Amino acid sequence: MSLNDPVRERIRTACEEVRQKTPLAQSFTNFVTINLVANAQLAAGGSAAMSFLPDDIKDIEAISGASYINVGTLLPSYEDALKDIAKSFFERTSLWVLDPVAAGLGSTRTRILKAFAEYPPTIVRANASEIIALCGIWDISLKTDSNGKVNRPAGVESVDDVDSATLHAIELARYLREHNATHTAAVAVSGERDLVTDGDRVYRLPGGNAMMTKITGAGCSLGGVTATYLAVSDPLTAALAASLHFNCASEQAGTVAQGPGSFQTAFLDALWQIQAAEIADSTIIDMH
Ligand SMILES: Nc1ncnc2c1ncn2[C@@H]1O[C@H](COP(=O)(O)OP(=O)(O)O)[C@@H](O)[C@H]1O
Ligand SMILES: Cc1ncsc1CCOP(=O)(O)O
Ligand SMILES: [Mg+2]
Repeated sequence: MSLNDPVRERIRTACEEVRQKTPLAQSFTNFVTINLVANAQLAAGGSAAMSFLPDDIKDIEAISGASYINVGTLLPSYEDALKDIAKSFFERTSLWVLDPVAAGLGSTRTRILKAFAEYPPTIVRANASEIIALCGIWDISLKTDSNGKVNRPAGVESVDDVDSATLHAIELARYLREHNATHTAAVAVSGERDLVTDGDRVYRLPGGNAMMTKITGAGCSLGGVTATYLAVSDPLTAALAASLHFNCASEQAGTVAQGPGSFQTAFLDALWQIQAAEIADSTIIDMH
């Protein structure tokens, strides 16, 4: 893709605006990685607020540019709370990002994710296995079978590669924009070569560092930072900008880290240091 492409210009503007405006993106997220989510949002230039109470979340929504829901760890009260929150986001035409962590695992998580089909998010950000599982839970059928493989539930790590979730991601993005409150959507599939689609265009982002799989919360924090970007830009730009910001920062972190511990620290530093131009100019493959 040429350096003057308008997509790159929108990514660059989004990166600059996040740093200028420090947008708040609130999170209802898992308690394994909640701290990394907040720190990554701050390091990317945004601001963070975490809550689990529907009333609280509805109040914070009024001052948030976007919201983030992550179903990694569940408590009994979450089933009612999350349905109530998603419904209120729908009624208020709020922008929000879903990370369906471990989709397909456990009946409570499946019921929670199923309920979101009626009030879908603006963006789904997940690894390939979770994207494939969410399509199954929402009964989203593919026009063509991607590879004939039968999908099985994974844990929080992907057991499928990004390529095998391409058709699922496209159909999921179309479902989101048809059924969500704003009728605009994107899907981001993370892995070795991330994929971002709005249901029409498909982009592949080959950068990053495999050490990201050795820190817990790389995907969760990407979801949080995607919400940060969604507060200042359209869903496709937000998904691209957040994924590219992570790829650039993880590449930089990889040059100094000694292992997972120092990698996480270096990654947060790099999220903070990386320039908007570098993020916008990194490799994007336009698959059409
Ligand atoms: N093999 C890899 N090489 C480079 N980057 C990767 C690799 N695997 C994951 N990433 C990056 O790690 C981040 C989290 O992705 P992923 O590990 O797929 O999410 P999750 O933790 O939800 O499974 C993304 O920025 C993604 O690009
Ligand atoms: C380990 C774990 N268990 C429940 S949620 C969670 C964190 C998953 O984080 P990520 O998907 O970002 O690796
Ligand atoms: Mg994850």
